[in-house]
Amino acid sequence: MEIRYATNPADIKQYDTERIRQEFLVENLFVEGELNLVYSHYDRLITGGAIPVGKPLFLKAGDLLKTEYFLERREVGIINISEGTGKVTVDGETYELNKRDCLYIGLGHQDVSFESTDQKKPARLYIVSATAHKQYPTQKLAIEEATPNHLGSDSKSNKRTIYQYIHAGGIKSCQLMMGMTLLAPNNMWNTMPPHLHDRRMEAYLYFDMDENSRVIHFMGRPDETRHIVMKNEQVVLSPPWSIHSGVGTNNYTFIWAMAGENYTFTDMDGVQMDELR
Ligand SMILES: O=C[C@H](O)[C@@H](O)CC(=O)C(=O)O
Ligand SMILES: [Zn+2]
Repeated sequence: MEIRYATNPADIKQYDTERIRQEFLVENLFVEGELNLVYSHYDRLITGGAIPVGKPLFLKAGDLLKTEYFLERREVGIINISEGTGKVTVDGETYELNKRDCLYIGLGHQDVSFESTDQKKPARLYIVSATAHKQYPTQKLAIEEATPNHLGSDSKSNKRTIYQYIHAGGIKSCQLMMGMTLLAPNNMWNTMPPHLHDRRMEAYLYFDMDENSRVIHFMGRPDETRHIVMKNEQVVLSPPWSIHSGVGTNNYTFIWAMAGENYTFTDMDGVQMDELR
């Protein structure tokens, strides 16, 4: 499991492109036949990708957590981003995930494994885990069952639908919040004007992009912004002090996930356009 440490916002002023990418961009989570995890010191959020082919992949604590099993002191949310169906088995019970379906698994489950239904069209499972203090029920939510929230407009090129899966009004968890934002055709911007929530960190996974599409993701303090050029199926870690907004060269979808203080999705401090530098 790779480790990412946290950054003091005063230090990012000195970072060049390469350093920014090393600290905040996760490039290679999704590899066929592998389960890859990255451990961030921002609220100890773990992001991961699994593409099971031929044999099942197992969610393990590894050397880093120093616990008997992965969910001993954690909870996890999983969303399938592939057209190929995935199967997640939790202590003997199997859940099928079609594209955009979400599964939450609560603290205390010992055996979690991932499989693909069709080995020629494998599932691509995005995994986000936060620390947890009590068990909430394991629950699947298909995209059709998630709460859609329509935002933006064509004139601002940001017409999009936010689907909330894991949050106070949906699947309950200790601290993990997770959902997906789909942009309407020909709309390219997300989260502009941007916002901050110093109480929580956030991670974005951009996907549904072709090989030559890019998202230019904006981060940093509002008066000291930086950008990261991102490809399909890459994750960006957003520190609590950072804006998190993006514009695509083509259409894209993204999954957002948050952890930290409070459990209030609407707790966001809007940034005025005049504040941006
Ligand atoms: O704190 C909340 C997150 O940044 C996202 O929910 C924002 C988002 O999906 C969007 O504006 O499209
Ligand atoms: Zn946010």
